[in-house]
Amino acid sequence: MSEKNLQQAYAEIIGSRDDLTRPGLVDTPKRAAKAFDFLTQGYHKTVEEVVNGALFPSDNSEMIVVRDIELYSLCEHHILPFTGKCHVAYVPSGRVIGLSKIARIVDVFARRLQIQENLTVQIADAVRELTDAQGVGVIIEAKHMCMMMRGVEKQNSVMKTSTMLGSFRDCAETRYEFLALIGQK
Ligand SMILES: Nc1nc2c(ncn2[C@@H]2O[C@H](COP(=O)(O)OP(=O)(O)OP(=O)(O)O)[C@@H](O)[C@H]2O)c(=O)[nH]1
Ligand SMILES: [Zn+2]
Repeated sequence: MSEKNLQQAYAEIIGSRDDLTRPGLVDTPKRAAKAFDFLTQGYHKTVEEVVNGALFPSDNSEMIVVRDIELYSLCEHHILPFTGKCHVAYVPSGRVIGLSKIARIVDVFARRLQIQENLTVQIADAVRELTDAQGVGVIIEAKHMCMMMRGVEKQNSVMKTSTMLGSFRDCAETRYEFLALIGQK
């Protein structure tokens, strides 16, 4: 959908509730379209693009963990935000990935319409494919606005999802090490 059509769609939605000609709202369809474009920018990006070849040979075969990566996504059911933290770990086999690129991979998938379970799997699969790691673990903890601002209106529940691949799935010790490193054991 073009930027113009997106603005038109917002104008219809807002116009169904309020006076679109009042000063505070005149530019809102334009702003909202721009914001929506930003929040869904992941559709215009690929993992290959954001990683930009930042894979480096390494003999390290110990667990690498990037914890507490902030996460902002939109739930695909209500188009309301869910926000929280993502923890990503992998055990390399010959190459490591540029540190910032892990957070960029999280954003490629988070900046789309999502459910938390699928987001978790997509991040884990991408890290595995890129690094050919022995194992990958991803945990996401998030609060969903669609459960807080509306619907069941629960303010304190947190959804936790995990995907464990390779050695993280097969070996309890590896999994425990991951949980310990992110302070969850
Ligand atoms: N599993 C999962 N469910 C989600 C996620 N985000 C939102 N939901 C849920 O999607 C469900 C949609 O249920 P519906 O009954 O179709 O929609 P609804 O009438 O708006 O549901 P309520 O939120 O219960 O009012 C709700 O239970 C939401 O809490 C997510 O990331 N994962
Ligand atoms: Zn929702």
